[in-house]
Amino acid sequence: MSEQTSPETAGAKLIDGKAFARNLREQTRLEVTAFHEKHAVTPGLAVVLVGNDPASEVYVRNKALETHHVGMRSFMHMLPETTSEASLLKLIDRLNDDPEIHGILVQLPLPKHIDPHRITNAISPNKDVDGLGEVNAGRLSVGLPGIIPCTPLGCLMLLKSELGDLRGLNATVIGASNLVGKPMALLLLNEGCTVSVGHIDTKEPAALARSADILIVATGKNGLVKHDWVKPGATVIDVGITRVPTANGKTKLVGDVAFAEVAPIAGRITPVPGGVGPMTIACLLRNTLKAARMSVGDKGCKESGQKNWLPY
Ligand SMILES: Nc1nc2c(c(=O)[nH]1)N[C@@H](CN(C=O)c1ccc(C(=O)N[C@@H](CCC(=O)O)C(=O)O)cc1)CN2
Repeated sequence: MSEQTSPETAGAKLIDGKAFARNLREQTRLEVTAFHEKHAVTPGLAVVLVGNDPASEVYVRNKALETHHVGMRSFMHMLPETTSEASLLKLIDRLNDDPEIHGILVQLPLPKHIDPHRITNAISPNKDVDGLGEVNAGRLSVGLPGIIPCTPLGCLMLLKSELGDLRGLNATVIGASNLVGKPMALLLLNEGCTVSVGHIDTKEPAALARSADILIVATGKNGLVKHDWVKPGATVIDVGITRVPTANGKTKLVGDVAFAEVAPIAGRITPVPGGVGPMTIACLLRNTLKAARMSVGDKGCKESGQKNWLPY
């Protein structure tokens, strides 16, 4: 990745997640072709959306498009908001038993009447390409190989490509969700970082953040992290995406980090948009290929020319 700064970032290097994700998708496309030639199997991804949340509709549409672009099959299930938990579980059972489907993802958030834990945990661990079920989450927590949640995996890929070996670095994760914060903290711990996690009840989150060489922010509170939260030279990964109105009556996307005041202090920083976001779907495609490989007992990697910048 080329060194990139801009007037707004002053000294900080901008981490270009969009470019990284493009390369990752191309690498995945090549590996899907090689996998198909070897096994005559096309990886298939089923995506389930319940309800009409506009942002979720965009994400699942993009998931289907990108699945096709890398040569995989996409199976979309768009269900009404009123879908019961029982009928969603029935659909997941069917998808678990379908040999053409290697990965299953239920888009989050789900409507309030459906328990997300029960749903993600009903997905067969070998098809759980979100890595949110108890088996994959448990494997991550004890340092065993498994399927890793897409956004934390994308953050880790960016960090390793920027910083190389992470061992011994102080990392602070702000936000402790099952989707991002908790798996991110475990991944960093498994990489040898000294990890702190800040959450809603943390007394002095700014001080915790300021101790970090690597600061990951995933709270959904736009502009939370100010200049005095960041150690000079730190690598800042902004996972937040919030759509806010602008003066001209339009909207724009912003992150959890107050970019204009943090970028001059940070050593490296991800922008929003174009940072972590694009990595999420690129990693979903990697996880789907991994699940397809597991289904035929193919360890992949070497013969498919897997690049050394892919840690998983
Ligand atoms: N089951 C899951 N649900 C959700 C996940 C997930 O990993 N699994 N993550 C998020 C939403 N998400 C994918 O589902 C997602 C978020 C953001 C992006 C992205 O590319 N963002 C762009 C901006 C896109 C835009 O213009 O709106 C960026 O940041 O540059 C992709 C996917 C919650 N739900």
